[in-house]
Amino acid sequence: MAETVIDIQSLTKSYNGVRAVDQLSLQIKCGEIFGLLGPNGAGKSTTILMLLGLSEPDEGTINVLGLDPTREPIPVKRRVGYLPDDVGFYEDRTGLENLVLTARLNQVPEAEAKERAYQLLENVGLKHAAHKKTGAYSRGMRQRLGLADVLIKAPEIIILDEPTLGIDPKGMDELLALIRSLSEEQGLTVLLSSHQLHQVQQICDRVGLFVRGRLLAQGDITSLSRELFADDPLQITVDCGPLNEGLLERIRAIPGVRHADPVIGNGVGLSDAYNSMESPGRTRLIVGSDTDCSDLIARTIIENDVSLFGLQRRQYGLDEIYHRYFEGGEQHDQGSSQAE
Ligand SMILES: Nc1ncnc2c1ncn2[C@@H]1O[C@H](COP(=O)(O)OP(=O)(O)OP(=O)(O)O)[C@@H](O)[C@H]1O
Repeated sequence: MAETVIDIQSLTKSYNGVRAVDQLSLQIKCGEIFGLLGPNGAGKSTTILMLLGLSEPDEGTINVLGLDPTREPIPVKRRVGYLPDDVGFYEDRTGLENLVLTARLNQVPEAEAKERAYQLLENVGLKHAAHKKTGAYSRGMRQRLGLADVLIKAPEIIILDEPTLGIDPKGMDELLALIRSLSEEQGLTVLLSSHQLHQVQQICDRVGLFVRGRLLAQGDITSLSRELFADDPLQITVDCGPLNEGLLERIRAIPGVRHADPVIGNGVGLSDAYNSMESPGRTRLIVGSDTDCSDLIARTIIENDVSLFGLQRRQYGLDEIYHRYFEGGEQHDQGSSQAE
């Protein structure tokens, strides 16, 4: 089991009485890519600043590589690379010169600095632009250079704040793939923040959904949807012939089925199903289940000599998570959806 390299317990930070980060607890393991995802203003940057010792928590504890960033910011800075959302370079110097300068500032021996800088420029796909002034770099190129700049001091953890912001979709995919491969090759732990759930989740081992300073849920996408849509992780719509109470009970007894409700027109219920004027003899059944048991449902219906006209599965996933928590996130976090 990989060791925990970032351990956050009950972290809280307020600005002018408003909680930007509210009782955040989170553990990240060595070599993991963790996505801290949330809409604007969720508290991602505030959390990152506290992890780096650049801002002091009101309450709670943080441990980064065995260090307390508030008390030991310099050793943390040495071992943790940070890419802010808008990285600054000396615009009148080349990419190579900027990297060598960062290497020097981080006590990388002079002889090694240039070699490492060249290697990193190659790794991030900027070899061709090594001698070009960074003032002429595109946003995507600056982010790549930023990644090289973060890596030049050979950190154990890299923290990237909105790394894909302002990059076109192709550039974004390339940058994310690069982060993934760098992490795999070098065993790097990566914490990245983003409000672009769809893009970023593709490279994350786990994500945490952060809304209004609170972590609503964390895990991979499958366990997230299970946690956030615990009421019905999977919905199966069945269109079949008339159902009797006995068959309905058999369907309800299938392992994984939580409920099975016939729905016809405006009415809900078995008698409505029988008496439907719109489609006589047809029943629509909505089944909520934990697992995909659609084959068993189909078999049960057919074995009972009832016609099966259609069966549709709908799994709650990324789109539902996105709509519920990112587009209308502010409204949804106030209810009972706390799923930590
Ligand atoms: N220095 C500050 N002074 C006052 N309020 C702040 C400060 N920094 C952040 N906040 C507030 O704290 C909340 C969280 O902000 P934060 O920047 O951490 O969110 P975020 O998730 O990183 O969003 P974004 O992607 O927009 O930066 C917001 O309501 C913000 O206005």
